Amino acid sequence: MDLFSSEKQHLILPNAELIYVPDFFKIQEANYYFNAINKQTQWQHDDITVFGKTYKQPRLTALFGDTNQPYSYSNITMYPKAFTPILNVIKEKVEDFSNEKFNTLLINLYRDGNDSNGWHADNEKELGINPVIASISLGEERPFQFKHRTLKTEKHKINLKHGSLLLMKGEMQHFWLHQIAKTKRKIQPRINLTFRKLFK
Ligand SMILES: O=C(O)CCC(=O)C(=O)O
Ligand SMILES: [Fe+2]
Repeated sequence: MDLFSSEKQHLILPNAELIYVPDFFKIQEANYYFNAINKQTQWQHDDITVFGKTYKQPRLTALFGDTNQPYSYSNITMYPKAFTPILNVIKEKVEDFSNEKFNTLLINLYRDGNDSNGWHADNEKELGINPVIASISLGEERPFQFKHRTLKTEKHKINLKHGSLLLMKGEMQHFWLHQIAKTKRKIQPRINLTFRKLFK
């Protein structure tokens, strides 16, 4: 099911609150950010270990932060680089809109339909109790699927368009899982920026 039209949407679900802004950036600005970030970023391709087996993560990543505090998830520890001027501009726009402050940015590069991000929640301890996570999408539109852990009818999808902003709020990271699934379609790369606040 597609939950949203082209207007800004505020969605209150059981144990979650989402705000989706399809046209957060105009196309020209979004194109500029996509190209600049794609070129300027030193992408990492980390190994992940699942049930004792080690694989390459199915996407490239990069971490930026205000401090050198490392961020760990799925048996990966990442060490942040300093925010670049462009990333700072985007961070400030996201902070102004959301009325939140972020100190960490995880960037994902989905090179094609083979790249993905499996079912998970962003529930690391350092994110605090009910983290607000701000997610910017650039490039190819990909479906963001999310499902409640126990309410089996609560399963939704938003097609995250080029230049959009999605805010995940409330208890979402406790009660829901989200993913970007693989697709057999021939598609272009997508860059996703997730701004987070890490507590020391
Ligand atoms: O690519 C996306 O839209 C989601 C990324 C994500 O869930 C994450 O990095 O934790
Ligand atoms: Fe996530």
